Amino acid sequence: MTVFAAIQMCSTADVVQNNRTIAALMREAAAQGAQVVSLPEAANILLKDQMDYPRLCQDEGADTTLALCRQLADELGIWVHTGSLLVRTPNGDRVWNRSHVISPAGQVTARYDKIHTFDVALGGAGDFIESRAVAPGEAGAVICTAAGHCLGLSICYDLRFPYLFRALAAAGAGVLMIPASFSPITGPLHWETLLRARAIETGSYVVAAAQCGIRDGVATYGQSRIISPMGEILAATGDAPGVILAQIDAAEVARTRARLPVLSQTREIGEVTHAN
Ligand SMILES: O=C(O)CNC(=O)[C@H](CS)NC(=O)CCC(=O)C(=O)O
Repeated sequence: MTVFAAIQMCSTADVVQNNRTIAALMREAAAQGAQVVSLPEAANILLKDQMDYPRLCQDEGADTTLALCRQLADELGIWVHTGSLLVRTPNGDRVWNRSHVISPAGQVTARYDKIHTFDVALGGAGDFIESRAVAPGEAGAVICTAAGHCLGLSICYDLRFPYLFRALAAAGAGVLMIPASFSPITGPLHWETLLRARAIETGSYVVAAAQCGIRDGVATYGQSRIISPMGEILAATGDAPGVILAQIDAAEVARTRARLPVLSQTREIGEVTHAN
């Protein structure tokens, strides 16, 4: 059994303030017994105008939030999943929306760059073309081992693409990490339903740390969740910053997949017949 924590926060344009919040909530999570702690998407910086990210973000090597997370992992003896940090690409014209997994020795043991950028036309504040500022990841899907569990990495809008989670689970992931900065337009109808669907259809735990609140007029949905392989809500936040924790048991993943062996019953669909 391993205690996982999800931290909900309201990141702003002020990196120093975000780092203070991360340190306080990470210490609180560790004090409550957390062994693996996840931050939300855009933990280091969240801006009103995404075109400012390339200018205001750092290269990964100079990112102070990553340095802080490495230091806290080492000091507290915990695994840290950074949710995501926005870090400048080498040519500096865009950023990567990047997750890091950090060992209790403070070493980065895995990286994942968001594959599916939030390029949508929901109308009004819901018109968004994330790829103008964020370069989609090229390396593909990533799993890694942390605290004896196999984590499958994803970020926010990736949630809508079930083939990613099926691939992660088929490759061995039993805990799906889904940090987010979800839209309040889609959140009420889609967020928890999609999180539970990803858990249920792959027989995996889901750890979903979220951004909440309003900064500079930008609203995020909150409602962090930790969900069991059967789809039960094990822990939930509301709309305010804070920490939630849940026990995660690798044997429960195996038991659920033995009861509902959907991962091993996949069929190749191939061509679809138009029957009339
Ligand atoms: O760039 C930032 O400021 C931080 N990142 C985000 O807010 C990202 C990209 S805009 N948000 C999402 O992917 C929301 C997905 C979503 O809400 C949905 O799928 O409905």
